[in-house]
Amino acid sequence: MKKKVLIGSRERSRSPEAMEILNAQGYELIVNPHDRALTENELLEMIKGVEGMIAGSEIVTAAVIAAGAPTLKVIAKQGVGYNTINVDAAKEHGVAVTITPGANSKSVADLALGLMMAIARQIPQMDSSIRKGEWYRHTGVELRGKVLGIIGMGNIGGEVAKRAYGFGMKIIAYDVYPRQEFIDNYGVTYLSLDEVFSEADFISLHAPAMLETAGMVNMDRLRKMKKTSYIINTARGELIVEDDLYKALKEGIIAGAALDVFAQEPPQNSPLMELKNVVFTSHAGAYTNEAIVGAGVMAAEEIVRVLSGSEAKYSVVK
Ligand SMILES: NC(=O)C1=CN([C@@H]2O[C@H](COP(=O)(O)OP(=O)(O)OC[C@H]3O[C@@H](n4cnc5c(N)ncnc54)[C@H](O)[C@@H]3O)[C@@H](O)[C@H]2O)C=CC1
Ligand SMILES: O=C(O)CCC(=O)C(=O)O
Repeated sequence: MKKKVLIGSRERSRSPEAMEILNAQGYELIVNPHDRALTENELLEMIKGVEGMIAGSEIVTAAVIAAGAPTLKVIAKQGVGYNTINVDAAKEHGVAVTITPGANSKSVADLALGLMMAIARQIPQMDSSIRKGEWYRHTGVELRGKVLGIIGMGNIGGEVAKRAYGFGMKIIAYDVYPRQEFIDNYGVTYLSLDEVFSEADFISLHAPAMLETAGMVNMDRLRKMKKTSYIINTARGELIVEDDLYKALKEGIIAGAALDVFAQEPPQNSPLMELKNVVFTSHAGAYTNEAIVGAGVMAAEEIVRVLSGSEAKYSVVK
């Protein structure tokens, strides 16, 4: 009997290269027919009898993993933030969970810099004002000479540092594991979390969503920031207390924000939408042709490894 593999990732994040790798193994592919994340009910049906799964942004709950057991052997996240997968349940049922480190870091870093420039120069605001027939020149600020604070200096944080260094920014960072290569290559100075908040002109978040980071950007930290400073979040919505950010933006405690990720996606009735000093993108950091192919291929290779009896290369189940 053919082994079944569920492709959870939505249509526009599937690469033909990844599908070819799986087809070449003769697997039967059960494919998400939608251009959206699968719901829990859909997953509960589709996971039955499946041995491997490529996961996109859908939430893989304990119930879904239990419904896939005991056939399910591996869930390969096409990405790195595995807070969308219940890893404890996977461990309990002997299911490997893998990620694709580095495959989308350049794309996310490009977007973080893009958002930084968008808020520094008010690019979206000028675009919408021209469309209304106006001709108003916003005066912005240069990135050169400004202090960039990076929270979470891993693969994406490192790529952001590389780009910001090229722009002549001074880079400070907070990470639980400082890395000498970033000090040597981009002159990064590691500081405490509170020092980064008080010294930065721009803060860019790149830490994973976990107990220790949930709500790390709250009113106490926002009050430590300069009134002229900006915050950019391309990590996870859970890192920011959104009500506190709204208050800080509305009351001029900070100058602006750019958000690719939200506590609830898509955001529903968020008061942030009323504000002019915020720029939004739709969790699109990893949505480039290059990252889709890179992460898709890595995820497909993990499925093949595990289903052919080898060890996964990038397992997150300890
Ligand atoms: N917007 C998007 O589309 C995307 C968002 N992401 C998010 O970005 C995050 C980072 O991705 P990568 O850089 O590839 O991961 P990574 O694992 O290479 O880097 C994460 C860094 O955060 C550090 N860290 C861990 N706990 C911390 C804490 N309590 N405080 C500060 N730093 C801490 C780690 O030591 C590590 O250096 C992912 O976990 C994911 O949530 C990732 C890809 C796409
Ligand atoms: O999970 C997603 O929706 C896209 C990719 C991502 O955010 C990640 O790699 O962590």
